[in-house]
Amino acid sequence: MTTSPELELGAGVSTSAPAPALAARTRGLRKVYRSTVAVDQVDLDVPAGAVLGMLGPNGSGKTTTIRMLLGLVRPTEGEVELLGRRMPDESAHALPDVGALVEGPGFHPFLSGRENLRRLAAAEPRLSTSDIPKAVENALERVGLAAAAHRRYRGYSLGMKQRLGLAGALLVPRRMVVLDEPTNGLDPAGTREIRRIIGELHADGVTVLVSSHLLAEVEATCTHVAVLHDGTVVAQGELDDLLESGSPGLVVSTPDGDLALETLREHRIPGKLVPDGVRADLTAVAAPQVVEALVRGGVAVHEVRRERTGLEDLFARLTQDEAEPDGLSDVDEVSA
Ligand SMILES: Nc1ncnc2c1ncn2[C@@H]1O[C@H](COP(=O)(O)OP(=O)(O)OP(=O)(O)O)[C@@H](O)[C@H]1O
Repeated sequence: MTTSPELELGAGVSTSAPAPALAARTRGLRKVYRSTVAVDQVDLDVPAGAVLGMLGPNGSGKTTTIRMLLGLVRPTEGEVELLGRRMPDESAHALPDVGALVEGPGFHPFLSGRENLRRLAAAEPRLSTSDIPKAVENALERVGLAAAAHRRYRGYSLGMKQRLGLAGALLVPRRMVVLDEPTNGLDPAGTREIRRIIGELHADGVTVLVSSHLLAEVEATCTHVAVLHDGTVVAQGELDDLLESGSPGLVVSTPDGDLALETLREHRIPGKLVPDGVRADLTAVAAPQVVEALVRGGVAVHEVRRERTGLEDLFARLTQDEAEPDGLSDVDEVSA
């Protein structure tokens, strides 16, 4: 059991490098499993304080990238930095600041959720022995598992196992939390709780990296997105920027739809009628010019808004020819 009186629960302080602008970054990252290129030339930036959603079809390389970020898998080529530390060589410095939920952390089937968490807590360098019970109860409470904490792990549902894994990641305050498919197996209420927890972490300034298949979840919780396809990053950046860049359109609400369309045509602005007015194409013209043309043309402009693509449309466009679901048959991963 590790005791470190000078580093108590709640300190939340790194003993290592000062906070970098990027909480994590990869350059030229590549992982080859025998004949399978799982990840290829990935340059990923995870800004400090962001909630970055990692999206991609099955087998696109999300888990492999996350495992390389955490030093669980050694890259074939390329560089990984986590909280300013080079991975996997400096794992011991970076990892105490990082809470991670990745593929079941090997909980003991015959121990209760609480006992499992206590064992995990005992291995936390940040927790002194006397702090363990309180940290465990707080984490159980936070993930909504307190009532089932006395039950054996082997009787847990998939969702409960996910919650326990998440509790393990949240045992001590972290600078970064990495969640691989955290809503896997959760019911809608559990999914909402994950959203709440991510929101709380974000409000506390914690960087969150979350991989998910649930686009609506990502759209609701993330500030940034990275889209993977066939092992490469096909888009990354702020969510709002990505959604806006996907659709240069301006929707103008007006009762004078026909006049508006005629006015757009006079100004050679491509447009079409939509239910409550017109949609102007902004590929070759800026929004203020459209509004000015319409107002000068005598159109009663009630409301103007930039059209946003849904994340679902953007994702479909970026990942059109979906990768085959993977079989994970030929395992040859290397531990750090
Ligand atoms: N240990 C391994 N041994 C062999 N191949 C692997 C291993 N891990 C991953 N792969 C392969 O690497 C590719 C990327 O897999 P990865 O699990 O990173 O994708 P993913 O985006 O997380 O997929 P999913 O959404 O299905 O979890 C797949 O083709 C997969 O079969």
